[in-house]
Amino acid sequence: KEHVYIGLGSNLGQSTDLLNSAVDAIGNLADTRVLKKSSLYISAPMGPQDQPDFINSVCLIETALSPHPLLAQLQQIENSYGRERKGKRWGPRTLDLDVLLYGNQEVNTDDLTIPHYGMAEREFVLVPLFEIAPNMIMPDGNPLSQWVAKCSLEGLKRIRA
Ligand SMILES: CC1(C)Nc2nc(N)[nH]c(=O)c2N=C1O
Repeated sequence: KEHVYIGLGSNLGQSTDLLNSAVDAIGNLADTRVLKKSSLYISAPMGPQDQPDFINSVCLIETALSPHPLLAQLQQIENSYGRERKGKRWGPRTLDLDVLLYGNQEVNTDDLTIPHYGMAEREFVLVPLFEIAPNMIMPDGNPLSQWVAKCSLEGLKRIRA
């Protein structure tokens, strides 16, 4: 079994309820259990601003699923929540599930990159991750605390759970 950190995001629908039930769905995957989950955080969209604010969180799971089977299961959970297509082109998402870290493993395939490529620039990932793994040493050898210290942080608000 491996310790895997999953990033969750949503900016469409009842995002807080969505994220909470998505963590439950992840915990119901075969040979998988949720060990920790962060608070929910709200932040303005990074990238295209013409969409609603995002709700984000991070959870730590222990799983026997290897990376690609886990990815397939997470995509099934995304589809089960995100099926209502608003007919718009690539717009806001009901649910994004990203594999951030999978033990100390690296994966570089066209459909899966671990550690998640954008982690270092995403305070909406780093802050919830720091909440549940304050002593983490990042893949580049730096302590996570150093990364979080660099984040602006004014853009991120913790939601009273
Ligand atoms: C569009 C893009 C890059 N921006 C985001 N911005 C925020 N704040 N949170 C996200 O989860 C998120 N996800 C994305 O995919």
